[in-house]
Amino acid sequence: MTVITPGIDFLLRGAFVVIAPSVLFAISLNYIFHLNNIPVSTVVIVLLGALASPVYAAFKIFVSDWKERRQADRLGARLPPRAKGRFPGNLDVLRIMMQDFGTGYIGDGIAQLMKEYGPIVDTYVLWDRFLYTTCPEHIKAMLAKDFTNFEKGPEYGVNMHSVLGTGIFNSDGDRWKFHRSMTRPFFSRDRISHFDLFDRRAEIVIQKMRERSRQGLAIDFQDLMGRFTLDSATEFLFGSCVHSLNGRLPYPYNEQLLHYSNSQPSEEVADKFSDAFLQAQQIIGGRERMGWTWPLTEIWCDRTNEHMKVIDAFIAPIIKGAVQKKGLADEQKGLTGAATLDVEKKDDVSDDETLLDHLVKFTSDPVILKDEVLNIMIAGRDTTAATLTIIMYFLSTHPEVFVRLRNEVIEKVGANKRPTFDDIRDMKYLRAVINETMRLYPIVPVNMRSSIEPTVWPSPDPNEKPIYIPAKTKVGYSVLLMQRRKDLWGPDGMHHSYSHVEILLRRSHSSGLHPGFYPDAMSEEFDPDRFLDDRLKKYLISNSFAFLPFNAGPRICLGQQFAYNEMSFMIIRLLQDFDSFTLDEDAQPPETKPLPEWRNEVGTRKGMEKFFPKLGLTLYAHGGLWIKAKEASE
Ligand code: HEM
Repeated sequence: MTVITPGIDFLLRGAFVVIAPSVLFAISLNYIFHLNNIPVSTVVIVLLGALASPVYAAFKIFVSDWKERRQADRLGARLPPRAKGRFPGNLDVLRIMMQDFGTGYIGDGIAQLMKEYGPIVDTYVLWDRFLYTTCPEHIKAMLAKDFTNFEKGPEYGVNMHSVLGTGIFNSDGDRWKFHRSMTRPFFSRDRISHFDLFDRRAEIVIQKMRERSRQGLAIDFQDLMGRFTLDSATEFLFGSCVHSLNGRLPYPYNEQLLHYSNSQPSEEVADKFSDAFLQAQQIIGGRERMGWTWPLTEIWCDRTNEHMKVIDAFIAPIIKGAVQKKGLADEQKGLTGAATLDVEKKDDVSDDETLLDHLVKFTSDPVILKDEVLNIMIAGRDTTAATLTIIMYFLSTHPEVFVRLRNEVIEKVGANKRPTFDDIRDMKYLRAVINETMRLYPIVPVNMRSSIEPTVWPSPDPNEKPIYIPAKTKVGYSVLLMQRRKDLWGPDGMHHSYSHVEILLRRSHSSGLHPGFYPDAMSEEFDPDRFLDDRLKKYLISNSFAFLPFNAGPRICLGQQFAYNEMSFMIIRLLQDFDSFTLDEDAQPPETKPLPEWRNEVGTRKGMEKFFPKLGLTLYAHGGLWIKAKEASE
């Protein structure tokens, strides 16, 4: 059992790196002075030794910078523009970026840097190269064209390891290939049977919403969707549902006393599991943002430990059961060892098989099985729940979109019928609403890769030299900012059912500012028609890497079709049963509301938002999304 915490490990390694050059230098000096009979006091030797480490580090940085500039020159390229902060090590730049994740609006820090330096910038925090880009051509290079030259990287692996282990999400190279090829067959077919699974859970969701609606109270839709996707995922992955939908749902903060106190931690297994799952993801998400300094916040313990114990306690017996079941089945067939793998058609997946049933055909190693199942749960659960939540946010704040979508549901599926895969494929407006939500709020808003060998990327400004990317460079890419770029998505309002002037008036009305304050048209308006009218061809089809909510290339999301099906199914069911949704801002805990000063930024998403988008490992609505639903009269 390991007793060294991430913090202690970091300090020990750091101490070695910092102290070793100083000690070596001091010993050498002492020896040289002694050899030449030069009398020097120990204090001077110690001081000179202490200076050795920073001087050596500065020299190393200088030499590597110089080499890289020369290499860039030789290739007719340039290094990416570097942010010039006011504090040493660009600590003020770091502060701006961290503010985003605490009290700020998502992406603001990077956007601010990009306004000054352009769509690719080196933040150079603590003298460490860390680029950010929002250029489709750079992202395309990392994810597709030059895929083998970019990896998630060892640093990402260490940050995530205590939760993700070495599962598909957290592996590179051959290990990733092994995970991907083992898991892919499970997702590659039309698994119509999932619709049964969605239907059973959707029924409970609707019943819960009806109950709340009859009490005249708001419901936290994000919490509800978290339960819906947790129950669906646990049944789909392990064949063992946690039944979180049967647990106690939270009441609006201003109604709690009448019902029960939300502050009491629930003892239900599902709630404990769900909470541990959330906390563990929040912690590793935070590590990722803090960069290499995160171990300093975990000096006394690995903060994920207690949460992983809860998760393991739930998953371990399920995995053990699946391995035993497979062993028994093999025994009955008289198969042992490698023979089992030869005889089985591993790529064949029967309709009633869970992911775990499928994986035990490849391995009985409980660690690999746990990592894989947990990775897929993390990849698939909160992503879908949060996207559904933000779709609901847009439906409850855009009645014209709601009405149009509901008409499509009633026309294509009917008021009661269970939707089929063919129905969903036919519903163009539904797909446009989902896509437009994911354009404005991709659930993985920022991601990263690390270069292996040096490479050259095109310059965003064709009049400038291309950009040299040295080996081992970390590159963050913000899909959220890219998907809002006006040059890639066109201005708002031009094709909208409102005239441009009406939009300006609506904005000025909500902000209290004169329309003239609105500086320019932006691609920040929620407008599903972007995915239907001539803008689709003009902007998206001609530049498909401008829309990447599911990533692209060989590591594209494995669950993309599953997610579209699950989200479409849920939305259709909801729109069949309810004929209006409204955002209940009074039910929102006050400390989780968008900050009043955001409203000064008229015409931007930040200025118009009525929920607080925040980033854990993925994006979510801070404090939940409280809505009131009205039952349909039919
Ligand atoms: C709206 C819902 C979803 C969104 C927006 C989404 C988005 C993404 C993104 C951006 C990635 C790339 C991450 C990276 O490479 O760093 C990814 C990977 C992945 N997703 Fe999804 N996802 C969603 C739902 C799902 C679902 C439902 C499942 C499975 C049930 C799933 C399974 C996976 C897996 C296994 C990977 C890793 C692929 C690999 O590395 O080869 N996702 N997803």
